Amino acid sequence: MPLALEQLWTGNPDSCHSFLLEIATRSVGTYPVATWFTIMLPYKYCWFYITFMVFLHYDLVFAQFPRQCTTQQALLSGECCPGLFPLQSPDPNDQCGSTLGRGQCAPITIDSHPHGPQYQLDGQDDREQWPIRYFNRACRCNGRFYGYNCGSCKPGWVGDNCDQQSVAVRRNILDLNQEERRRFIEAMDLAKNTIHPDFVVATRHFAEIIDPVQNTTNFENISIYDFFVWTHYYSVSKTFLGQGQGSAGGIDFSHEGPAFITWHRYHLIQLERDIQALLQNPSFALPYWNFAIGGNQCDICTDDLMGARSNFDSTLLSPNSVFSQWRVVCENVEDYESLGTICNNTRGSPIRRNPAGNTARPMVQRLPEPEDVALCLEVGLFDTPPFFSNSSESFRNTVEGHPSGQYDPIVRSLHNLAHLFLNGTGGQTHISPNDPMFVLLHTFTDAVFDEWLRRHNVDSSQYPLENAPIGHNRQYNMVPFWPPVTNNEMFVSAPENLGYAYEVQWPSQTLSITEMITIAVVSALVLVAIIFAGTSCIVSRRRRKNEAFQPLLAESYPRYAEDREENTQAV
Ligand SMILES: O=C1C=c2cc(C(=O)O)[nH]c2=CC1=O
Ligand SMILES: [Cu+2]
Repeated sequence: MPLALEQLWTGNPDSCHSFLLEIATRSVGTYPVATWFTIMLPYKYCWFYITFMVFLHYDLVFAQFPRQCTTQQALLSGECCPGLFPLQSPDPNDQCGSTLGRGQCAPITIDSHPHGPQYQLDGQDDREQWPIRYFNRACRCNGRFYGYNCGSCKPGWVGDNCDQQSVAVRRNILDLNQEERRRFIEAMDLAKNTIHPDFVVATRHFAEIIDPVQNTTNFENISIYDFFVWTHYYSVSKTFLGQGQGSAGGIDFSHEGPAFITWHRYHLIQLERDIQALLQNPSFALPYWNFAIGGNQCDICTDDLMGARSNFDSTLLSPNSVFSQWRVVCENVEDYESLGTICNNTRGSPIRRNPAGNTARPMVQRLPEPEDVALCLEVGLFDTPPFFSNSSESFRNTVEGHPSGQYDPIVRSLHNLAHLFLNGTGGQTHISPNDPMFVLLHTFTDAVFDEWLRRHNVDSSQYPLENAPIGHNRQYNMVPFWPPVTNNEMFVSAPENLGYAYEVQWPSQTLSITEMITIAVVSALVLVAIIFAGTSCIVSRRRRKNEAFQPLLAESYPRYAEDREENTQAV
């Protein structure tokens, strides 16, 4: 719901106070002290207080773009280059921290290579050549500075000057102790209930982003976790064809192509960094769920982790889990598609999860096996033409969940199978991140990718430059992230380049059938050779032994008998 700005213009202290209360309620996690002050504030001082709040957090009142860039003026200028004033720079004209040498406003580079044949509606979709429909200039940060206004540091660097290294260690959630589990769940819940301090989301397509009648723009505040859900929804939503004409598929900026890996990698980094900033703890790390354990049990669906099954409704979460209180965003996909709207911050139903409960699809009632991971890690090529869900001998397609590249609408493995196993909110692409299992499922998928990079020692030339589905080419800016970030930038080893590392015990490598046959044949040959050598040895030793008891010359035998006779007589 948009903030009731009209309340302010009445000049009535009551209205002013309720306006402030609305802001405070939405930002209770981000600005707890401000919330407390608001509640305690005598009405007559409301206007002094609002001036103070705007000065402190001037970005709070104005609005997946930085709040400062969602004014009509910014949209019409095509420039999104916010400055660091007043919190970090004393200069009100600062753009991108240029007054402190952190960055400058520069043209955005876009990918101009051809895309694959899946999408044929070029010119229709706001997300093409992202983010050029909205902005053509953004902050370009120097050195290790980073962010929409160059006010933060590149992943892996911290400190006022971004000169201290920091690596967050992502661990198996089952290896966390009780206190670590509690802290992780608390952090997730805080992210679910805290308004994103920097970003807002568009609730209309570009053609309607400015409302000329109301003289406003169509953006909304959203919580940090719901922002994470919204970005996934926006990346997979269909192309709107116009009022009354519905929407068209053939487009997915984050699945069924090479960007599946790089897109979800940045998606997780964004959430991890947002939570690090929220907690003011740069070592906060998202854990992972090793879903490749086979069987039909969800080992982390317990109340101290991701929530047990409810006793009252087997498709809901137990009331003892905080996640049973979470409400889903972006669930009215049919409405968005027919009305030409975009998901907003409205929350609806609770999370549904019914692991292994899909009797209609027995294939998805079992989790992937450890061998599936071991085999996947052995695939030598990152991706293969047509860089889609039917690519064969492709590491990306294998880990995404189309085994051996034989596209089959029924068969799923690894990542896709883990989603479908959840059998509820987490199994439906438009809303899946609403279930926090999504985070842990994807950190594990990302861990497999990082291990694959390490084992195969690849460079970015393995990532397709062109002819991948739209949004999936190497130099494409991933939709809808801001500041613009290419697939290429995520195709690097995490510990050295992205500020996080995984602690994982990988299943031992399995042998291929050819390798097993070769080993069996060689072993059999070696065994035969040993037996032959051993037998020859025994035979020749026996022969030598026998020879030792035989007379050296045939005629000496009577002489030997004579000698024995002589010796006997002597005795
Ligand atoms: O959220 C997702 C849900 C998915 C379901 C499938 C499938 O293979 O049917 N794949 C999915 C990917 C997701 O990201
Ligand atoms: Cu997924």
